[in-house]
Amino acid sequence: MTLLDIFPSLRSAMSPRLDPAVWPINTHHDEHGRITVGGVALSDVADQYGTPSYVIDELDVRHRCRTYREIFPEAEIAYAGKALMTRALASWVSQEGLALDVCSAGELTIALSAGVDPRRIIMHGNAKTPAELTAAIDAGVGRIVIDSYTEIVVLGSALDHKQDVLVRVTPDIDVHGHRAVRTGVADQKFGFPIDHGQADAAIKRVLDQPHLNLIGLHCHLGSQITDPEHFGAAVHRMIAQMAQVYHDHGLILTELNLGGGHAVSYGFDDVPLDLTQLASTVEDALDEACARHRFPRPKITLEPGRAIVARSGVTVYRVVSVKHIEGGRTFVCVDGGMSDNPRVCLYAARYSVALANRHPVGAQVPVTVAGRHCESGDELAVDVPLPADVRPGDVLAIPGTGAYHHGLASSYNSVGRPPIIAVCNGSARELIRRETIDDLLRRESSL
Ligand SMILES: Cc1ncc(COP(=O)(O)O)c(C=O)c1O
Ligand SMILES: N[C@@H](CCCC[NH3+])C(=O)O
Repeated sequence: MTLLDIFPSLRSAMSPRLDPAVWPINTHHDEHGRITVGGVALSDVADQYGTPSYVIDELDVRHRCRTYREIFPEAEIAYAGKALMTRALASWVSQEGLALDVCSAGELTIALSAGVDPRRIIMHGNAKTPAELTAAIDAGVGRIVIDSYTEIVVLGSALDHKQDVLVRVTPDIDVHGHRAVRTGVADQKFGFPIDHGQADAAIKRVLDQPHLNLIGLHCHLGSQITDPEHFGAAVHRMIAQMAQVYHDHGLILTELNLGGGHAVSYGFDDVPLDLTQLASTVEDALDEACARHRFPRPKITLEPGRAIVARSGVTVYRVVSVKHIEGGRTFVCVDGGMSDNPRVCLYAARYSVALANRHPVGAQVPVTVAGRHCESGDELAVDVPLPADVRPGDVLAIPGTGAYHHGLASSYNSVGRPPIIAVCNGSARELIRRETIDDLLRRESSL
């Protein structure tokens, strides 16, 4: 009998600390050294639902929604569904009082089928098709954010009643993020640039359409923004543009949607956006800009996606093989990879990895956790510490995978997409089932 058998609590004390900035709030080690989220051992999820599986902590999602509402009591918080959209997610965020931002007929349909009030839905998209615009009108969505001249014409002719709309503009603010996710600068596909009067021209066209009821402006600066000052700068530029609309057309716009893009920590030295600082920066900027332009304060909308769900999610994998390359790296190969997490390849995103099914024995060694796909770049985490005795059958967990994982997943190599398992107060339930080989075959024609 060892000390650990006599004092099982020593095991959890010995397990490596799980960074609370990255893991769901309800994450612990149990007496066997297993990681539990929402009161459920991740290795039990692996055993019951297979691997890889996405795990989402319902109470963590609800907690993030409430935090936003507490910090921004006057603002409207609209969850950006592109980060993770399922009927359960749509209903959780609605129950927490958030509005919902969708950007396709698919997301819209999921939201409606979850019972979300259409008046609290904001429809986005830089290339909404006529069918999608019709679907949004028929559903009675509260607001449509206009992003092209074509859309102005199509919407204008499809409507037989007034529809509240915003115009998406680009304030030309460079948040210095990854090239693929900088959307506030002028030279990219989203929005009408404020510069050179392009936003003015689009706004005029909207006002020429009798059924389009322009109520405000929208901007989205990009992703993983850590510095609140970028949002302060956006407020200044946007209020100046709103004052210009009043000057040109005598119309007072009452809504300013500042988009999302709030940074979260994925571990390492990532700095999350401080929401309390964001609140005071936006307040100060509104005070100054509205006073300078003698413009009435608009209602503010924020559209966080990642900051609501990224940290609520953990992906569990099973180790399939461990390979030591003489003079090279140690590869711990798992049964998922770039098909369930393409963010490493897309944005060079970095993740931490933890052994989830047992108390680790022995020293930690640096390894590369590699996926199962036919690409040498299919690596989930490079140079991360794992116990030297990690072996096939072990369960690994990668935190920070709640946003833009399920949505970006593919069935590359005909590997079905993982299920989403919600955990809450010790029980687990499947929100989305695993995509099976039968599902893939069903899409094929007969020979
Ligand atoms: C218009 C709009 N709003 C909100 C978001 C959500 O962004 P994030 O998940 O980074 O908060 C996006 C995505 O980048 C977006 O395009
Ligand atoms: N999909 C991205 C960011 C783009 C968000 C939507 N415009 C990510 O995983 O970080």
